[in-house]
Amino acid sequence: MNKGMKRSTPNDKMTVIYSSNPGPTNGTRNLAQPMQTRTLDKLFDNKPLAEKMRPNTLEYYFGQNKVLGENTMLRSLVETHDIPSLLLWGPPGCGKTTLAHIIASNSKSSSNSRFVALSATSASTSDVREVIKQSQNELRLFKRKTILFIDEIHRFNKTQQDTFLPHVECGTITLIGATTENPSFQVNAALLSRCSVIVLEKLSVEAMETILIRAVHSLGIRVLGEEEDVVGSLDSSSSSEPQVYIEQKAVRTIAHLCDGDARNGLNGLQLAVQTRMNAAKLGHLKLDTSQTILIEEDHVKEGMQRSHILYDKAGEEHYNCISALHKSMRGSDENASLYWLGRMLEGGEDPLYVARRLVRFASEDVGMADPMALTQAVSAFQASHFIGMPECEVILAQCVVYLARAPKSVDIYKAYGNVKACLRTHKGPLPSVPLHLRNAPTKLMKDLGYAKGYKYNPAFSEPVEQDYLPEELKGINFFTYAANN
Ligand SMILES: Nc1ncnc2c1ncn2[C@@H]1O[C@H](COP(=O)(O)OP(=O)(O)OP(=O)(O)O)[C@@H](O)[C@H]1O
Repeated sequence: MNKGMKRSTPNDKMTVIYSSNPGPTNGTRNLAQPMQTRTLDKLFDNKPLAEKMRPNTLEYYFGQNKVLGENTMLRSLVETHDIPSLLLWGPPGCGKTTLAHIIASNSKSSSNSRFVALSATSASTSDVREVIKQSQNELRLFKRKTILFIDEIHRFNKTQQDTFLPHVECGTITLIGATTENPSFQVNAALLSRCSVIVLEKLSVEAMETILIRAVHSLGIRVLGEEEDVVGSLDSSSSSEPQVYIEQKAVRTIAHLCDGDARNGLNGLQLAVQTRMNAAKLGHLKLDTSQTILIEEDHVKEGMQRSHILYDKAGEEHYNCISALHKSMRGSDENASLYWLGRMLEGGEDPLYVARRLVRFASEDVGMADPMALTQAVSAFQASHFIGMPECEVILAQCVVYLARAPKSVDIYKAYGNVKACLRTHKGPLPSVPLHLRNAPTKLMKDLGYAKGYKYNPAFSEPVEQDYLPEELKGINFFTYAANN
């Protein structure tokens, strides 16, 4: 939205862009001269670098080649300005909002359409109704279509999502929804069937490097290692202002650490630059005669520590990781099991959630092949409960490896499933408990035949012949039941 003029509505939840100029962004300025400190400060302008760098055209939208590469359906639709309603599904910072803005800019420059953006985190149903009313008026009076962008659409409840339905269907609005959550669970089926789902991925390290280098250049910072530059032979221009350089290695490190999230990567870059600039301003950096501020790998690492482990505890990643852990243990792959455990714990997962799943696994997948597994898992749960994170991480790791190495048996899991199926599919009233198996604590019960004929096993030295199932289930074997039915 670099060049679009943004005007906020009174409640400030809705953003309408009235004009846009999709020309090249400031990323293409002359790279020859490093930016001087004062100018650099001004350039940031208290704005997140990620916002400043948001591209307006596909030319500067990097990565996502699977959906936007040459000859892809989406690319030709964007280029021909023939946009259907879309759901953009992808992890944070992969470019959903940016793509929606590019589509809008493209459509506006060619066809008579307007773009309205709402965020489902703050907009109410009445905001949505208001937008729809305006869209109807625009279409009726000016023959102008509305592209409605809803960020985090999964946060709208079913009723709110239903509000769009008829208007998407009749073409009053073209809906572009963005979501980090699997739309099959979070977006209602009727709306889903009216939208094309575009799956965006985490940005590759290469795409991230390109995005970061473009940002570095736009700030007038030079990349050491990229050109002929070496610190000793840096431009010793007459200016007394320090000049800023960044090691190419440092840029690559950000690209690796940001986990495919461009916002995270650009924030990391901004933090490193600002920290070094401030240190120079406050005199904490000793500048040599060439007046050079150099940003090295260690400086960017500091700002990005661990923040790259992205893990949405409430979202799909939580289920994906626990499923991967379960399957790795089932497949007896102890390394994969440890890896998925690490992904969850380092991402901030509740250790007791993991521990509960290990208890379940010990019974479901190990079962009678090693009944000690259940004891191990329950102990791991209790120990984690006593001592919490981070100490309990090793306890959980021990249990995960025990379970991965243990022999496996699903006999009990299946047999119990068969019992439930037997009860569920039973026709007619469930059979009574046989009289001889019932207790007879009163005379009346004894008179009615309760406990009559029951053989108390310890009183017999030889195996006892006795039925324990109702007559009609006599001989049933739940361990082979499914095969017989
Ligand atoms: N593919 C891309 N090419 C160039 N820049 C990108 C790309 N994707 C993201 N960016 C940069 O990252 C910033 C954040 O991206 P954007 O807001 O589009 O992410 P998002 O997927 O909508 O994230 P969220 O789900 O967190 O809202 C943008 O302002 C832009 O500077």
